[in-house]
Amino acid sequence: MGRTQRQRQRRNSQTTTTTPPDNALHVLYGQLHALGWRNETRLSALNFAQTGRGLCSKSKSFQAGDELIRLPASCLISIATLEADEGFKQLFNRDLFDKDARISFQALVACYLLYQGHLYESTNDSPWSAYLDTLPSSYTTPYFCAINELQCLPEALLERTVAQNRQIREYYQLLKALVGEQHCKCCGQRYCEDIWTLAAYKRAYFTVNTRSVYIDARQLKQTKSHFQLLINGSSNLALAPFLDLFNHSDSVQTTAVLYSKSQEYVLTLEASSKTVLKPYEQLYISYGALPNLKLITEYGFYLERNAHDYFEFSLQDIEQLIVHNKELATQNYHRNIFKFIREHNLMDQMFVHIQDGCSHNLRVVLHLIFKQQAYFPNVLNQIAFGDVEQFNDVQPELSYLLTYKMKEYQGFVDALRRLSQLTQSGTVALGYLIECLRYLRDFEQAHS
Ligand SMILES: C[S@@+](CC[C@H](N)C(=O)[O-])C[C@H]1O[C@@H](n2cnc3c(N)ncnc32)[C@H](O)[C@@H]1O
Repeated sequence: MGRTQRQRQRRNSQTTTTTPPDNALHVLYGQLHALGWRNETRLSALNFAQTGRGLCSKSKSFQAGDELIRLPASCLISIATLEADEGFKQLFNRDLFDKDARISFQALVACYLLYQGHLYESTNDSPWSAYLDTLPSSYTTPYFCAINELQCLPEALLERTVAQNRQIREYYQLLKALVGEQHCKCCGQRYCEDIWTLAAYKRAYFTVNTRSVYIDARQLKQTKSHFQLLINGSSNLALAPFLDLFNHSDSVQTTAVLYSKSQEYVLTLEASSKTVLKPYEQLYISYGALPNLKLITEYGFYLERNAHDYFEFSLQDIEQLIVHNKELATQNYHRNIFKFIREHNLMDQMFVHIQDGCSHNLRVVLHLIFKQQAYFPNVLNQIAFGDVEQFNDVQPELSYLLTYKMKEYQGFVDALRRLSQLTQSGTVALGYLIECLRYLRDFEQAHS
């Protein structure tokens, strides 16, 4: 395919769909085969009604204990890949590395994707061209919501989105300072100014966020350490072409191991709610025991009736409840109580869980605020860390809190529905809020 045709195809895919064309996968297949992948489990990509693109085997059945995929480490984009890429390394002058201005490995891999993407565009000569063609052109995390949609989202989503934005911009500035002034040898443009735009960097960052897998990087055969002083934290992640087409399910358990001897990355199905997965059934992996808030903010989707879900409250939620509830608003609340709660981090882990009920910290906090008069720290200490039976008296306040939260979330749902159109991120966020409402209603029914 020529460059113009490729660009046209990419433009079309951006306006109509986030799923790249099928032939990109065939080319990827060929490239991975050349790198030694044998596809022993006969995996194929298909579009599934529930999840969009995912993986199945057209000929093989699976059960617990079976291997799902075995990919040579040479197929991964890992720290070893970056360390072996002389062109990429040349962009980073080690003399400019500053121990107080490091970046995460995820941020560097995002930069590598941009580097390879530009090579592909300008010279048609990237070893990762087929992989780049299989990547979605957009992501559905709330981060990519339009401004009028963001205004309809709860604080819990917004605060994570704002933190992501701060982090991404910080890394982009650091990369710009390190690399930005340099010119591309092929086209003469400057990297961070003309080639790596902030918008492209944001997309690349979420490519890594939504698709990378955990690897134990110590198992990789790798000798050079050009980037060691630039990276903070570990390099224990990689992009895994084709393997990254597995969708997530809360009803399977999987393990991933990088074997140092064979240099193969192997995913195994450890447990599944179905005894046998037949040919053409979608094969899922587990991204972890993740609640919906994490799934939507990091991966851009949520699961209905997610087995790992819970609903978290903040201290501000309780403060807002007091302001809005006529009965509670008439009482006095000593500021020492809120200070005590904050100092002892009792506001962490305040959640409700359908099966397990109200979390211990939420009970303690409701009890301290609403159920007794003490406000001297030593007395609060005795109560908070005393007999747990005493915290069972907070049912009315918990009901108020649930009702307040449901009303608030219903308001967000209505506001999103009133918008004339929604982006894909907005649509996913709306579905997520509706799922939160269902969860809270079910909780109330089960525990009232
Ligand atoms: C590693 S990729 C999986 C393959 C992806 N569906 C694709 O076509 O490229 C992770 C992304 O897939 C989607 N995804 C994963 N599991 C999902 C699920 N159970 N339901 C809906 N979307 C899911 C989310 O968009 C997520 O960010």
